[in-house]
Amino acid sequence: MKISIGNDHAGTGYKEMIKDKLEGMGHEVTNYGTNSDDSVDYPDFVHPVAEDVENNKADLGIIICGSGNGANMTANKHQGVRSALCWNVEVAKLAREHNDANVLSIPARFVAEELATDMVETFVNTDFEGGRHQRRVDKIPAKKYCS
Ligand SMILES: O=C(CO)[C@H](O)[C@H](O)[C@H](O)COP(=O)(O)O
Repeated sequence: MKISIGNDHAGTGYKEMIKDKLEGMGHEVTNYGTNSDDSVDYPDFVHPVAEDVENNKADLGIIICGSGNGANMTANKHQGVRSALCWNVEVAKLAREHNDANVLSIPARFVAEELATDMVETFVNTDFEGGRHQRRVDKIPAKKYCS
């Protein structure tokens, strides 16, 4: 899979670990995140990830910031992006199975490293279930809410 990854200063260490893990699993990773612990603004490092997903240049995206919320909000501004803020493996699994999430947002300051990599592994290895969930996902774009 092609996976784009982005992070701010709160997620630099986690990004390195996750990138190594994904590459070890045979995925092609594009890194848009900062590689430093110096303070930066998360939207600058998340928009490129969401653009890749939006334009089908990446199959999935992984974004990492302190709480996961700022990154998640940024990614979800993009058409066709369904970014899920996840805090355990079950939520990450459901985000794929039920919501067809294509971006995983990780709150680096609130989940341990091992849990973060476990969530990533689950996220990339879980398929969307479709069926009743497809009908609901199709209603997510605001313009279709009343159909
Ligand atoms: O969590 C975040 C946004 O939801 C950001 O990633 C930042 O990590 C956080 O806001 C940064 O806080 P800091 O005090 O500037 O390190």
